[in-house]
Amino acid sequence: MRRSTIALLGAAALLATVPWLGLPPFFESMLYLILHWVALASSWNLLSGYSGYFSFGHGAFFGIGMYTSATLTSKFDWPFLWTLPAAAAMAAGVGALIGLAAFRVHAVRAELFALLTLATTFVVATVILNSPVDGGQGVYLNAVALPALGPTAQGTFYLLALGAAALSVIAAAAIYHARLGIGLLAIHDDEDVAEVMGVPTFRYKLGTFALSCGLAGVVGGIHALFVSYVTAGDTFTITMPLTVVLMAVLGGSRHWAGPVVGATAITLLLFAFTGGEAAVVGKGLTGLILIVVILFMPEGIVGQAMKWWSASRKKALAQRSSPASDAPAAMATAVPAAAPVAADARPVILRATGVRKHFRGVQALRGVDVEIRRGEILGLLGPNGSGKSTFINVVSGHFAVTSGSIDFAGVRISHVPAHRVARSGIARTYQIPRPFSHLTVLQNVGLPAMFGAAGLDRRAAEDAAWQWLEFTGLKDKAHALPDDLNLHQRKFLEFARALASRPQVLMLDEVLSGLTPSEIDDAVALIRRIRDQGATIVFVEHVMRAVMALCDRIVVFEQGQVLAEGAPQEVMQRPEVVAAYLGTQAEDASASQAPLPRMAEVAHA
Ligand SMILES: Nc1ncnc2c1ncn2[C@@H]1O[C@H](COP(=O)(O)OP(=O)(O)OP(=O)(O)O)[C@@H](O)[C@H]1O
Repeated sequence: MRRSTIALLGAAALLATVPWLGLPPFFESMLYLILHWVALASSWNLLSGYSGYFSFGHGAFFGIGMYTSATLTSKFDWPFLWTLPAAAAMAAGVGALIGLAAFRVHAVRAELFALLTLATTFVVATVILNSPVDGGQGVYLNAVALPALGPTAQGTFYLLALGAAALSVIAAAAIYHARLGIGLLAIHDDEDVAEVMGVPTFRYKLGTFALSCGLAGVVGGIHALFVSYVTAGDTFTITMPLTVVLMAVLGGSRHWAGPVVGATAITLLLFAFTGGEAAVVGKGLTGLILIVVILFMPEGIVGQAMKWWSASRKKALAQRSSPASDAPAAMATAVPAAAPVAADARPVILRATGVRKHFRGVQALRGVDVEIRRGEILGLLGPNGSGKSTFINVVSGHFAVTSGSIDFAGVRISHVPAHRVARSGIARTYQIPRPFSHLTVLQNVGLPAMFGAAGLDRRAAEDAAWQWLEFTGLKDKAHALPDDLNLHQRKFLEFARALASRPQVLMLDEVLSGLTPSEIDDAVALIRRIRDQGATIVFVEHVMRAVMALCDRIVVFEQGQVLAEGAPQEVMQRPEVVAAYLGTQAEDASASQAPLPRMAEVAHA
């Protein structure tokens, strides 16, 4: 069990003694409300804070829990404690149904998800209000027996809220420290890249949303008995989800402790200003604090505190030596060395047959047949817009093929989700680097080590990440954020991430574009080191001297079709290839007045 979980369990056990301390009932009520909001804000944060899918429907799931407990106790005479698992199951079930629909649709992200969940609140409220569950009368719980958990009724409510808060916070902390947590944080930054690196985004979002809704249902069930009279008007308000969002944002939604801090601070503040004009002052003050925090501490209180703490430790950590200093040796275990055999004699590891990809009117790939052989560097060449990146996108699962098939190591992957393609041993880089902007360089590299073909646990993934950072020369940037890197370093970060997943096939999409000549030399040397370890590399590139220096074979694309393939020197001399290249370059050159490169120079570079 993790230290944070043990510490939280210890804290919960200590707090459980409070009802026997003989505090005035006022304090127990106040503590009940703090724990109530801690539980709600922490449960909301599981999906919405970590993955950025802001839900404004938390009130709906809280309300479902309220009505489930209220109905089962008052109309079916269930013992109250038995109704809480039912409340959780109902809320989680409805949440899962909404998630099943919403998370399948690529477009339902960000504000659309927020609106969808808000609409859910109104739908649930309308259904409940107009059904026998409420029937417009509300549900009374005056006659429901309160379980004797504490010495007093207030003590019992306090203990129930403490249990719900402990459940939510421990779940939040456990997820935060698990691979699920890093997967959700990656979804927050770039969901498509997370999926291509092996994060099962749909499953993660769905499971976390159901858990988040289920916990809200438990809190609702407890609160039903606390208020003892449940009405749709008081339950399904926009104020409740808004309050929860503000609490999590104030505390910091990217850390499990953020909602705890935010919920405690806001509840205490509102408690300090109760009644009449004081309440108005309290609300005004809360709003003002929120504005200040959002403007000056966008990461929230906990996020900002962690920033200061990590800045002070950065220097010391940068000195940390990597677990294994011999990175190329690590590479040898990562990718089995290939015997020096002729390119044509190597076995085929990936075969694309008749692959078509259409984007509405645009036919980006028009029946492409490509074979990639184990251990080779295959160059993908072609004029701009000829379909090279689209080919990488369909092989990596980023886009589904329109028709045709792709087989990798004997398994058909053309309709497999991208995270499973990554897991099976295919990694890629992006033409324009797409790092996870809120994760450190080390975390960026550790993520594919966890979710890619390597499938390491979090600690082993971090050790592996250090090795790949050393291999790519980024070790001293391990604790920096990607925004602090220059283009050269960001391109090398793309390399490190792709390598960390321990792929059998590594696809490099224009990794040299935008680099200076000496940076290109560095990158070519790095690709040589990767090749020397026997990796299979697909290399999309316009920098001819690098293509000619590195590639065993090349495939030339034109207008979404394969124009030519074979040995680089020979293919680049073919008239149709010269025509395709010189055609586009001539157009480009006449537009820019730039001199044309001579084909002979290109071929002999
Ligand atoms: N997501 C998309 N939606 C619509 N059209 C697209 C999309 N992606 C690519 N295309 C189109 O598909 C065609 C092939 O594009 P692709 O990016 O694969 O070419 P490329 O050979 O990689 O070009 P470049 O060398 O400039 O990167 C182009 O006409 C492009 O506009």
